[in-house]
Amino acid sequence: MRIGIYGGSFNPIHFGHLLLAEVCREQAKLDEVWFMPAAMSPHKQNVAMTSGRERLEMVELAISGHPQFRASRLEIDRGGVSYTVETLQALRETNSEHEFFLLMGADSLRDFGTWREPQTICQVALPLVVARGGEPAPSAQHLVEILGEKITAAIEASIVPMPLIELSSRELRERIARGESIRYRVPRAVEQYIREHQLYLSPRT
Ligand SMILES: Nc1ncnc2c1ncn2[C@@H]1O[C@H](COP(=O)(O)OP(=O)(O)OP(=O)(O)O)[C@@H](O)[C@H]1O
Ligand SMILES: O=C(O)c1ccc[n+]([C@@H]2O[C@H](COP(=O)([O-])O)[C@@H](O)[C@H]2O)c1
Repeated sequence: MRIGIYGGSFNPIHFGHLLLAEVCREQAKLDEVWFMPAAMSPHKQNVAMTSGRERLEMVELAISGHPQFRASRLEIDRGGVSYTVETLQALRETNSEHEFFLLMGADSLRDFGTWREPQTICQVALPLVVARGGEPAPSAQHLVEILGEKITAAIEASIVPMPLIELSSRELRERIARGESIRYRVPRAVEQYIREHQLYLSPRT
């Protein structure tokens, strides 16, 4: 099967994340997308984070009913800093029959060269990068020295177009802390979960 791995903090998951996964699934003809909430994203180590269990539960609620979307608890269970290379190597060992792709937004591609072992990552899973509507198609040329021409060209050839969805988890956390509505920005079940669990009421969570 062709499997898309979609890692993120998902703090909380929103419709931008869900649409990104859906456009990648459709365009790259993925059989499944596995959402992979990070225990701790390497670049967000100093950010106060809602518990992994709660972020995972929100992902599960958000994707419920989509037959090709799954949530993985691999990084949450591993704990510590969630290096993507470790996750992909673990997946490769236990799922040698699958072809993996790594879903990401253009902002993640920009700093991909600072990730741990980007070359090894690309050997296991080709990055599938989403280009947000209204922005020029992202270039991977800044990675050519690290990844080589072949992989760089393959990344650029598989860029996935997506309508611009002006949403970020940070903006949602700020809206909740200010007592503003997040309706129609996250799935209804996620909105209810956030309310019931009293998440993000303080601006620093
Ligand atoms: N609205 C969006 N449209 C397209 N891609 C997005 C959107 N929001 C997030 N992404 C992509 O999803 C991936 C995971 O994002 P992450 O969980 O960090 O969400 P975020 O909303 O950017 O969070 P935060 O605001 O807390 O930094 C990243 O590759 C990011 O580029
Ligand atoms: O492995 C790395 O070095 C690395 C560096 C930065 C980000 N990532 C992964 O990229 C995904 C999105 O990260 P973030 O910081 O936007 O939440 C998440 O799954 C992180 O684990 C991974």
